[in-house]
Amino acid sequence: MAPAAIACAVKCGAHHRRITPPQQGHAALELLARAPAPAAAAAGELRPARCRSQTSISFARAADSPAEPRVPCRSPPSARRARAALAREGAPPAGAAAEGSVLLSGAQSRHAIFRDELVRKAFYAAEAAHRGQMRVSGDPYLQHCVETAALLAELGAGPAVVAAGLLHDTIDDAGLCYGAISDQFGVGVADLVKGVSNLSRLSKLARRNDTASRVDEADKLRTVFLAMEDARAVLIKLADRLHNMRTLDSLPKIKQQCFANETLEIFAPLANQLGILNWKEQLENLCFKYLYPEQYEELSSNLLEFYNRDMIAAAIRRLEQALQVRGLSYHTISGRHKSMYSIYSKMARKKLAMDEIYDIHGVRVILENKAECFTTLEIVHHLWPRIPGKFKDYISSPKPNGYQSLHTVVLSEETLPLEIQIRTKDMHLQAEFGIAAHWRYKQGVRNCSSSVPEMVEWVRWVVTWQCETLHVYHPYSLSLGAPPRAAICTFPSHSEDCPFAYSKRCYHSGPILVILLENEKVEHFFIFHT
Ligand SMILES: Nc1nc2c(ncn2[C@@H]2O[C@H](COP(=O)(O)OP(=O)(O)OP(=O)(O)O)[C@@H](O)[C@H]2O)c(=O)[nH]1
Ligand SMILES: Nc1ncnc2c1ncn2[C@@H]1O[C@H](COP(=O)(O)OP(=O)(O)OP(=O)(O)O)[C@@H](O)[C@H]1O
Repeated sequence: MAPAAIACAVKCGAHHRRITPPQQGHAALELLARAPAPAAAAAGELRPARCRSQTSISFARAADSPAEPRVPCRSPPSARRARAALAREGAPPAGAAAEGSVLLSGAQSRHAIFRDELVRKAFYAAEAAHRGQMRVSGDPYLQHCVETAALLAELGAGPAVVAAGLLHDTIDDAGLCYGAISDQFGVGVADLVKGVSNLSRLSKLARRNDTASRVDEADKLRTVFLAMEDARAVLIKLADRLHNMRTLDSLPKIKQQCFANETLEIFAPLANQLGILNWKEQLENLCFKYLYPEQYEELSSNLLEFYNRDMIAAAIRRLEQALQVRGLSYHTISGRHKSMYSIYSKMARKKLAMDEIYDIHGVRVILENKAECFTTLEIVHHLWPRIPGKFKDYISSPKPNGYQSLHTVVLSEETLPLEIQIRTKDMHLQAEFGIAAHWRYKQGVRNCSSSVPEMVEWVRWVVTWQCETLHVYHPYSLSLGAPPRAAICTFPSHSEDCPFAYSKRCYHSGPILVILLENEKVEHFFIFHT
């Protein structure tokens, strides 16, 4: 049965509002909390233990005393400092540690958003709140907050999300309360910080119950994650986890493996579902390194010879020229190297040796119509010798899930196999967002409510919007300007009477961008075309 938190299915953009009433998140937490917590299986949480002397802070075990309420054993001066910092307006406080300034200027040199007033103010609040706290590695705790925020900035998130990334641990670990954050940063940022805190609690409870090791439970947990909070809180939690995974070396082996297991089962698939493939691959590769160190070493040394960094770029150039000569215009040509973990999983799944994996180097061409796909296939086979038995025509014979594309494997100039996928734009949308969506293909959809894929699709759109659109059109304020060329068109699964329902009449000529008001969460959608 689907957990309570997903009963409130997302039906359509216009009706999204908050997908779950606030109490649903708590219901989900309670559901998990009720299950017994085997102390032996309990793992450490990547949080600083606040009850130690300032110089010897280390990670506390989240489940050391499962029956006890969380003791807010923060030092009163630190909480006061944090509140005082909140009251200031983005200027460095007199006592700001010198290393804090170094961290801020380092972040500013990497991402301009760290110069934003809200973000600087959040930085000083986080600095005051975490002052004196260290990670097991010996690094200042603040560094983790900055790196989490930097990951979000890299993704293109706006000031509110980056600020919330900086503050993401201040409720749990520095004694700031929701009200104080909301007074100084607004309800939007406070909700995000609280949301991350809720997700961390849920993750901790799940770890106590060893949820990640049970496939069905892990599926449900991911669903609850997506249902209970604003998608941006999930995004911040993922950034937090990615940085924690990157800095796992200082933890004992048992904890490394516990975190890697959980990340592989819960967080990497979440990143996949949200369409943040780069983070998904980084998370998986790090898990691979900690869970299967020997296989990781062996594969990485084999790949040193096999991965060819320039080959894909060269193949794309060659194909572009050939298409140009034939007067064929295309939407995009992209390429990718298959990630280490994806290669390892495919080898394990299909019981193959590395040299039997033909898609380590891949190129994808997206065109307008079927005829152009077949012409492109001819061009490809003219450019490179094909590898026999590797051509698949999923256009004439689509896969049962509707997936359509032409696949061929050719031998590149470097005498390495190169997989080329050729499809139309509509086929590509189906392969990315529809029933044949890549995340479903990779994960399979097991036992989950039919509303889940719909919800995931929605969340992906929201994340796309958050990272790409709002920041562009509303760099600092979230006031609603007149969107360029408003039109109505959205998810294929909308109910018929929904005014924002997708309609075949709506021929969009470019990416559809989804706009929603930040402070009101998912109150309104404005869909327009570029
Ligand atoms: N989004 C999506 N992509 C798919 C689907 N099926 C296949 N693909 C893509 O197509 C690639 C190759 O699929 P196939 O040609 O069927 O090959 P295979 O039999 O799985 O294995 P190899 O030929 O060894 O790669 C995969 O690596 C995916 O990138 C699908 O249902 N959805
Ligand atoms: N030939 C290709 N060209 C460009 N992108 C590709 C190609 N093949 C897959 N991709 C994309 O690369 C990303 C990573 O896919 P990954 O290599 O993990 O799996 P896959 O190749 O799609 O599936 P499988 O491992 O089952 O073969 C996905 O976004 C996928 O759509």
